[in-house]
Amino acid sequence: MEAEAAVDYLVDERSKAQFDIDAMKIIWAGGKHEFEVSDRMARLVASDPVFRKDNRAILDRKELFKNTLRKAAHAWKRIIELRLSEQEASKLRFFVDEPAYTDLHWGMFIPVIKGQGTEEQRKKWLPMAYRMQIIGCYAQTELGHGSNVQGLETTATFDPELDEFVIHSPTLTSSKWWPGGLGRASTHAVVFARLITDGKDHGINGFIVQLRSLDDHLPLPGIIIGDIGMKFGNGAYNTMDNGFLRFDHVRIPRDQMLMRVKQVTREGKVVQSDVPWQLLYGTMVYVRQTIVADASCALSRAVCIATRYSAVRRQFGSQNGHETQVIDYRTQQSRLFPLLASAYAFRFVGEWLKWLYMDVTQRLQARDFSTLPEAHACTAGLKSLTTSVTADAIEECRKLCGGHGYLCSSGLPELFAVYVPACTYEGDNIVLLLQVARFLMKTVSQLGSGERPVGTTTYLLRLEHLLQCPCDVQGAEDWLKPDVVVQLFEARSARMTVACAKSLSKFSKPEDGFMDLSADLVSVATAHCQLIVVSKFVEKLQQDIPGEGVKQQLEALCSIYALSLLKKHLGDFLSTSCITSKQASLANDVLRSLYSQVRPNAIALVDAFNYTDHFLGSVLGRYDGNVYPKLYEEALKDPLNESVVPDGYHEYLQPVLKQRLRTARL
Ligand SMILES: CCCCCCCCCCCCCCCCCCCCC/C=C/C(=O)SCCNC(=O)CCNC(=O)[C@H](O)C(C)(C)COP(=O)(O)OP(=O)(O)OC[C@H]1O[C@@H](n2cnc3c(N)ncnc32)[C@H](O)[C@@H]1OP(=O)(O)O
Ligand SMILES: Cc1cc2nc3c(=O)[nH]c(=O)nc-3n(C[C@H](O)[C@H](O)[C@H](O)COP(=O)(O)OP(=O)(O)OC[C@H]3O[C@@H](n4cnc5c(N)ncnc54)[C@H](O)[C@@H]3O)c2cc1C
Repeated sequence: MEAEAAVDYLVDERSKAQFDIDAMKIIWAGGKHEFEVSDRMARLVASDPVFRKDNRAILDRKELFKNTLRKAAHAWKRIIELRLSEQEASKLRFFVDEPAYTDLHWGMFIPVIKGQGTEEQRKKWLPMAYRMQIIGCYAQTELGHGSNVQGLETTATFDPELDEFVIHSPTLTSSKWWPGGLGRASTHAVVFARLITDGKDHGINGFIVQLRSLDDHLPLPGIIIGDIGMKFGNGAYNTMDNGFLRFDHVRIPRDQMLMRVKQVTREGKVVQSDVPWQLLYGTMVYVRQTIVADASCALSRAVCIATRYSAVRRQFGSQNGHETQVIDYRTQQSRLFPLLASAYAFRFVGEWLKWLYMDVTQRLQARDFSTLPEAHACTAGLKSLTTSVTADAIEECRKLCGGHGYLCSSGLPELFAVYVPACTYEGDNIVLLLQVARFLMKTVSQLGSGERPVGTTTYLLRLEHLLQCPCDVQGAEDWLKPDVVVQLFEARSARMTVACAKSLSKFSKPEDGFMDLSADLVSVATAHCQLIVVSKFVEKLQQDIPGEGVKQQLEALCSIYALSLLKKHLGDFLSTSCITSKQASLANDVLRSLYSQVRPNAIALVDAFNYTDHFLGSVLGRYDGNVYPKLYEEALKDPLNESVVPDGYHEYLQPVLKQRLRTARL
């Protein structure tokens, strides 16, 4: 009976929506074509039994990994059979929803050869990689060195006699450690190592190294290789074979050094090309950009589960003869709706960042390197901001689902375990924010010298105004004006940046200042990145947004995103005198009324993500809201319930119970 009521309840919730949900689905997907591809690939995966994933938490590591190999092979077969485009294949991978060696092959190995190889090298290696005749990974991080790329120890010493490089791991700490796909699957790697010629160290460069035989997959001579072991959570990222790798004087031909940035001639002379050396870090810029797009997916998924369940779950009170839906509690709304708003905000900033990345790539091809520093700062900062928020948000969604959120069948524990390393890989989030702060400090310091800030830092041109402008909010409704909000975020960021720059200038050595003020610098970088997200959301709303009521919903979400940030970082806004406490209190009133506006649309706003039940993998987030019978069904499937009396009863339970009986008789 109760289950039936839950099913009806979500139908009822859906009928409350005040906007055109199909139009919103297209906005979320990024266009009609994108929606069609995504929808088709989601259904394809959901209907294929090989892509089943509900058993991941109970498979042991070996079974889990073998199952991932099977899925990857099957995915590849389907991609070939159905002649899927790159866009379709990557959507298919997304819905398969399982980290695999293929991610590193397609996501890093191929891009690093494309970005850092010469024309000749691309011609030689890419066709084999595209056909998956070789499988590659990205071997940069070492046991003793991750964040500090310039500190890597692996050496690539040129031997002019044989025209070869000798790749070697001189110490334990120089062992490659972490690369995904390395542990078991890869046949090749792009290895980052110190380039040594004629006894001189020329810094870091990438080298293509074959690791395993293409006949029997055995490691080649001089190569010691394996998996680094189990990681956080059951299932989760353990489908990936993160590996270790040591080299004992392994020889490779000279032409396997990636030579777009630096070349080594036959005589052993190092020639620096005219592209900036930072292109050696280019693959990380590419992946950071994809991670930002992915953040909105992970966040929207958690929010979808928590929102649907919050509409099904009832506790206390009385609503038409039932207990109150927990989604109607203001506290639940004030925790959930900012996350819903963040999911949309990250979706739009991810779209913009993709554009920025394409733009910088085209410019680089035309030898215009001017926007590279800004692209680095934006990708680093937004990767850091969106992954930190998303990781925290997944945990918050678990708590929003109460006790049932802690069950694996809620889908949230695994989502969290898979997602949290995003705060560390592709650059630790704090290290990346310090890069943004460095960029901001440099931008401010150059203002006097006539250097014009570009792109996302253009607001610093209005520094004088931003340092003293009062906030234009007189009444509550002013908080809904996008230009008022954007200017406020600009003023906060500008004031914090200038304050930090002033503090820095008091140090005789800038490095000492950066060390001492690093916590403040991180706050400055965060403020700047939040400004970018808010302004990209506002810019999105200035575009043509078709569909009845769609724009109004997005406007409400945009205001919730900005005002909930204001509430969270009130200390920043008040201490920089950007707003008064009266204005802060008005913002809080507006937030409450925005939550009321979103409440009837909440289920439809998460339906717009168009996630299948297969992809969500959550009993709590089921589309039909039929939570309780399914929770019961899932519990019965647990291996512990396979027998009525547990294994081990006779050895370990019965003796204890018998002993208790004897003690009781005494
Ligand atoms: C089962 C299904 C099967 C399906 C089959 C088929 C499917 C097909 C579809 C495929 C889908 C693909 C999916 C793809 C997803 C990809 C998944 C990825 C998973 C992630 C795995 C993780 C990988 C990694 O972690 S790799 C290692 C990453 N490591 C780091 O990030 C290290 C971080 N450290 C650094 O970047 C540097 O050390 C840094 C920047 C911190 C410091 O650098 P520095 O040189 O020592 O010092 P600095 O003085 O600060 O900088 C000098 C100068 O350079 C500028 N700079 C720095 N970085 C950059 C940059 N990147 N670009 C441009 N400029 C940069 C910096 O600003 C300074 O400038 P100036 O101030 O002007 O001097
Ligand atoms: C799941 C996963 C997959 C990965 N895949 C790959 C891969 O495919 N290929 C690859 O090469 N690598 C990979 N990595 C490695 C990853 O890139 C590194 O772990 C990451 O760059 C962080 O470096 P670290 O581990 O050295 O952290 P550390 O730098 O040792 O960080 C430790 C702590 O020190 C702090 N810290 C460090 N430097 C500073 C500083 N300058 N100022 C202030 N605080 C600082 C950090 O904030 C952090 O709190 C992977 C890692 C994980 C977890």
